[in-house]
Amino acid sequence: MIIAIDGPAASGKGTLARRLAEHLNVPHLDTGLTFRAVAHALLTAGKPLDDEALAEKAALSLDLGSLDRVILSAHAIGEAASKVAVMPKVRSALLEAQRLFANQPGGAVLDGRDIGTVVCPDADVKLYVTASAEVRAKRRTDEILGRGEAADFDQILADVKIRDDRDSNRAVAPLVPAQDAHLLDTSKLDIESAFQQAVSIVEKV
Ligand SMILES: Nc1ncnc2c1ncn2[C@@H]1O[C@H](COP(=O)(O)OP(=O)(O)O)[C@@H](O)[C@H]1O
Ligand SMILES: Nc1ccn([C@@H]2O[C@H](COP(=O)(O)OP(=O)(O)O)[C@@H](O)[C@H]2O)c(=O)n1
Repeated sequence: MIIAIDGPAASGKGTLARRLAEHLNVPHLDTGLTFRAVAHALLTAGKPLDDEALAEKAALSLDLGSLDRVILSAHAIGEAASKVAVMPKVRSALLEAQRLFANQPGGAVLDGRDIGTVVCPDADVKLYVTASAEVRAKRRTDEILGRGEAADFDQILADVKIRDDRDSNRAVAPLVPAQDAHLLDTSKLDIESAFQQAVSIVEKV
């Protein structure tokens, strides 16, 4: 079974994807990490983020098995990732690896922005996870503070809105719910309630 989970920044899609994958005993790929890894490779090499040929090279040499969530989850890398994610050559370089992961025997759970629309248009279940920008910014702020790092709610809210806008308005694979996606607004749901709702959707398939 392939489960596709999409949604904007800090909506809770990764948390839900991890829990569902564990519940179903199938592998999980956080595709956001693949874009983050491309941006991180460029930043650490001191390269610009707007050179599509360089970014494509970084995407082609990515190893899905060595994505370091701790390093890649830095707030600034999310911003940088959304800049390389507008580039068609970066997206097509990553698409092949993402599809291979999705189509492994036994199925998989993938989360991102374009899983239900582009990566796995034939997924068995599609979820579009969302929450208000304020709720998402609060969650991201708390997450960063919880790591012992500094975080300013107003700045994070502004960043989240800029990223939503960039992700939703790009020409290739924009953030948009698939027509057959189940919408899950987690603004008023805690992690457990969101998980239970997702499980009940999956169990109906
Ligand atoms: N339903 C929820 N209620 C409260 N906090 C949540 C909920 N879902 C996720 N979180 C928390 O919000 C933060 C962002 O969640 P995450 O799953 O990383 O979002 P995304 O993958 O969409 O960016 C994490 O700290 C996570 O623990
Ligand atoms: N399938 C995907 C996943 C992420 N991305 C891009 O990568 C960025 C980082 O994604 P992420 O899922 O790690 O970000 P968060 O939602 O965790 O903050 C997004 O803002 C998108 O620009 C994408 O374009 N397509």
